[in-house]
Amino acid sequence: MAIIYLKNINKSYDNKVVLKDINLIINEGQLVVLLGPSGSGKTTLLHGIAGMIDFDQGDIFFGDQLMNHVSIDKRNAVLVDQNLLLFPHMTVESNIAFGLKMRRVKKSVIKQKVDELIRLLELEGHEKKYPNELSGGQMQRVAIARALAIEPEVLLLDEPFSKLDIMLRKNMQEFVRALQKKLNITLIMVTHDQEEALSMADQVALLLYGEIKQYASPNEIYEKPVSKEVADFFGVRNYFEGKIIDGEFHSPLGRFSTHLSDCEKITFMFRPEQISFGEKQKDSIEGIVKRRVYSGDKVMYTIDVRDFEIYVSSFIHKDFKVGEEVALQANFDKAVYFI
Ligand SMILES: Nc1ncnc2c1ncn2[C@@H]1O[C@H](COP(=O)(O)OP(=O)(O)OP(=O)(O)O)[C@@H](O)[C@H]1O
Repeated sequence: MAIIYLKNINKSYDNKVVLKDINLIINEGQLVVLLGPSGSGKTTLLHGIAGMIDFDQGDIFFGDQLMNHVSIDKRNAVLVDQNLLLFPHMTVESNIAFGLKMRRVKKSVIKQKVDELIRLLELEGHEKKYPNELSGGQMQRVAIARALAIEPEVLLLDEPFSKLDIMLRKNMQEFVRALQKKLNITLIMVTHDQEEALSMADQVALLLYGEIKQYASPNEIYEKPVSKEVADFFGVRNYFEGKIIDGEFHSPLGRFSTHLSDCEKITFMFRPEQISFGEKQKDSIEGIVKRRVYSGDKVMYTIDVRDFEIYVSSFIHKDFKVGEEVALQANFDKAVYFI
């Protein structure tokens, strides 16, 4: 069931379009990531869902209820952002209980709920501590516990892990993902980190310049980008242009067999890991290693092929030196293409 439905949303600031014709359906119990570079409108969209700002045009529904003019406290969507804003003079317990106290919930019920959240967010032993006595990851979990205490329909997270170091970040990503599935809560998260988005989301909405360019599962958005600009965002660096005549792709790099029908203009797309080193043969592309960048688990090579540069990433057991002649293999029948 759709829990949030955004219909033709538009928003400008000072005559600058920040969100353009946004249409998005978020189903109950899903983890949806709004992904995009800095300034693409992610936070503006999230703030609009939370009720912190009004959109200029369009409708926002929670279920079948129109929320356009429903105030922030009546939306049942809670936002946790990177600033956390825990109350410094309150203990962990009191921070988590805050929203329930404000709603005048009975003391015994508050205690039960807080105990449950302490267990769930693995904060046992920290109940009486103040925020300045906690680590970044613990603070993060207290902020999420506080948000969950009022049992929101939707949890909104804005770059929640951006201030954490890499190891803690990975732990929190896994933790939040598992928690979301356990509680079956609808979660919308903003990030600019593609790895974070792909590893956590059920659905990814890629925002570029205020527009949703693709809304799909992590697998689909990575494997089957609908356009070059989506592919570019996920790091595609090899595009081969040409035409197809009688089952052969003709390009400046040579001719390659393909199952596709004749066409005047086609662009094949290859990620660096989709091209491999091999022996010289009929369909191979021959070139010379121009650059070699080592990054721990793999090496990124730039190969000079006539006037082109081809990027190939390879595990380190295949080690080539700058200046060495190499032969590359690319499977055009498995590649994504744009016509
Ligand atoms: N209150 C505001 N007044 C004027 N311009 C704003 C306001 N809020 C956001 N903007 C502009 O809207 C655009 C989108 O901002 P937004 O914060 O939504 O992007 P973002 O994708 O979340 O970026 P980041 O990842 O850097 O936070 C930016 O150009 C920003 O300068």
